[in-house]
Amino acid sequence: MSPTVTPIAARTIRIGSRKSQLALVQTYWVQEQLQKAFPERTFEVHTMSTQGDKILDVALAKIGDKGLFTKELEVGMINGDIDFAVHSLKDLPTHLPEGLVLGCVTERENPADALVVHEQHKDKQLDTLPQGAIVGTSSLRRLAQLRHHYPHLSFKDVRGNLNTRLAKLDAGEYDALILAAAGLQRLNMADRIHQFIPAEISLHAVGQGALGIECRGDDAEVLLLLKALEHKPTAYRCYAERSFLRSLEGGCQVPIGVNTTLEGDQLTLLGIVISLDGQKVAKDSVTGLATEAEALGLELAQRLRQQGAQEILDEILATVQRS
Ligand SMILES: NCc1[nH]cc(CCC(=O)O)c1CC(=O)O
Repeated sequence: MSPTVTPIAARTIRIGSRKSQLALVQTYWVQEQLQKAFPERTFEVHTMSTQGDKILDVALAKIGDKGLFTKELEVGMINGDIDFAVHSLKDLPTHLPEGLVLGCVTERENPADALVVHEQHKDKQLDTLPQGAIVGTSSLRRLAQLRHHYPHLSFKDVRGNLNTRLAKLDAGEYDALILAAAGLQRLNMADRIHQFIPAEISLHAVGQGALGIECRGDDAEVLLLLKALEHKPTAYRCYAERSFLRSLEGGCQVPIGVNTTLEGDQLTLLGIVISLDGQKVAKDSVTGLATEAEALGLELAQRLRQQGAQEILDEILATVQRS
């Protein structure tokens, strides 16, 4: 018989989240999974507005991306107001503030972008949208890659949450939108997905479709709890993607796209850097051990630099700052 020990009350774990509908769905999912894995613990959700939620009238490419959707949550973790934050991994910068780490990457949904069309185009695909059709996207990555393949389409910036964007489409402001399939799926709007955009046409954003959970690097207890939600195959893929992006010093607002596949222990990372007019392209792939994910990302970045990726990125930086 072991002696009876009065347990020390376990600390309540405070989860930080943005207030957007997508952020909340994702955060409550994390809370539920953790609650199932650790029924004796208490997990509370604390919401905060981030800069990215407040500035809705300026193109994302112009505000930049240095933690636009993450900074307030990070300050909360550093101050000890919250214990960890749930992010769409693609919104989490590749350089984290001192003291914070990417503690967990969850299983990825389909990382592809999706075409959503106005009712009048319901019999069309990307290939058959008419000359001059207005395609809404706030991402330079989507813009550049689609312009490369479909120079006859027009591209127009669109901001706001998913519902706002879809309302603008339905009101006729756009003929089609390009959105992350994962966001639509998580919000139970998968029925709006008209076509998954194939990787041959447009590579997705780094980390797209996965959740990234950020926490304090010295919080061993939280790091251990989060391990219950880690999906290793997704994590390897996303580490490679993030290492590639970090090396090119691009944020989520640069025309850098990726695609990863994992077969056994072999990880293949495909990446593109493309000019805004869709004319200059640096594209290549690398394959190697998944456990060497970060090295693969660096190697691919090095290859693309040899194909002129840095010049493409420097030119874009100059254009975006000037306009
Ligand atoms: N940029 C905003 C954002 N951040 C995450 C998602 C969707 C979900 C995901 O990619 O994990 C979206 C919407 C979109 O790009 O359409």
